[in-house]
Amino acid sequence: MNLKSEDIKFSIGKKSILKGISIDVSNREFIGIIGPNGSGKSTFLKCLYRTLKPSLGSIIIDGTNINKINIKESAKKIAVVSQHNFYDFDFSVKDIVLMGRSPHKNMMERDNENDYKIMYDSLKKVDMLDFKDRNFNTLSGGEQQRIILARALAQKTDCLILDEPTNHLDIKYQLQLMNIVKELDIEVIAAIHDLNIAAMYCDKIYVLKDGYIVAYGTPKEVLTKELIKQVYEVDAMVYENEESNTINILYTPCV
Ligand SMILES: Nc1ncnc2c1ncn2[C@@H]1O[C@H](COP(=O)(O)OP(=O)(O)OP(=O)(O)O)[C@@H](O)[C@H]1O
Repeated sequence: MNLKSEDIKFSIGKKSILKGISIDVSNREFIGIIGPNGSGKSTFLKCLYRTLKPSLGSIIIDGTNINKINIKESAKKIAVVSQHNFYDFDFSVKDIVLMGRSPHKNMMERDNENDYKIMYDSLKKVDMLDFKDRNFNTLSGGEQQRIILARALAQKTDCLILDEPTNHLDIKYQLQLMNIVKELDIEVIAAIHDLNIAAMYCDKIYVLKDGYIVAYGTPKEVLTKELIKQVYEVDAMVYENEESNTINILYTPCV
């Protein structure tokens, strides 16, 4: 699948938040969106998954402007794992994961055997099957995050958008989540704070600052100590890790 944004601008009142964001994602690439707090990562992702409407610019899925696709059709193509998940009602874990099947169903159509199988498989994948009958709101932040990933897996889409997906997760589950997503072998666009995690999993990275893309390339091309200083105002050392064919970033304490 191909997902493109062309010159996306987004303003609230007089405040300009996104100042012309263009990305082009295809070939089952894992794309990282990095940048400091407030740089516009979540706002941009919300435009991609249609929670926000850009003030200007276009979003195009497989050659079609998303304005010409209804929400249900785009939900068959793009699933989302966002940072904040709160339900006013007492949904069980099973209910939440089955919600991932709704774009594939007609109104009033009941979940069938296949939907239940997909729900169980998705829960198994995130190591949460034992929690299937629990009330979602009683889970810890990390457990909830894994259920939201299971819901996205159950949606069976060609593209996954993740907004800081490893928030709340301990290191084992951060790596587990990233591995699960990587193995899906679909287009992934993920806002990521941890630069080492971004380096390990992303094929390409877009760097946002103040609503602009200031760099784009492979982790090795982008995550240089100069860029980290310029964008995050932090001193860092960047080491090539030949064993894992990635880079490791060590931060230098501020003095
Ligand atoms: N509804 C809103 N009203 C006013 N300002 C907003 C609104 N939504 C976002 N902003 C501002 O837009 C900017 C970008 O926010 P956004 O959440 O996209 O940043 P981010 O890069 O995801 O940040 P973080 O890393 O902290 O999650 C911030 O300065 C934020 O305060």
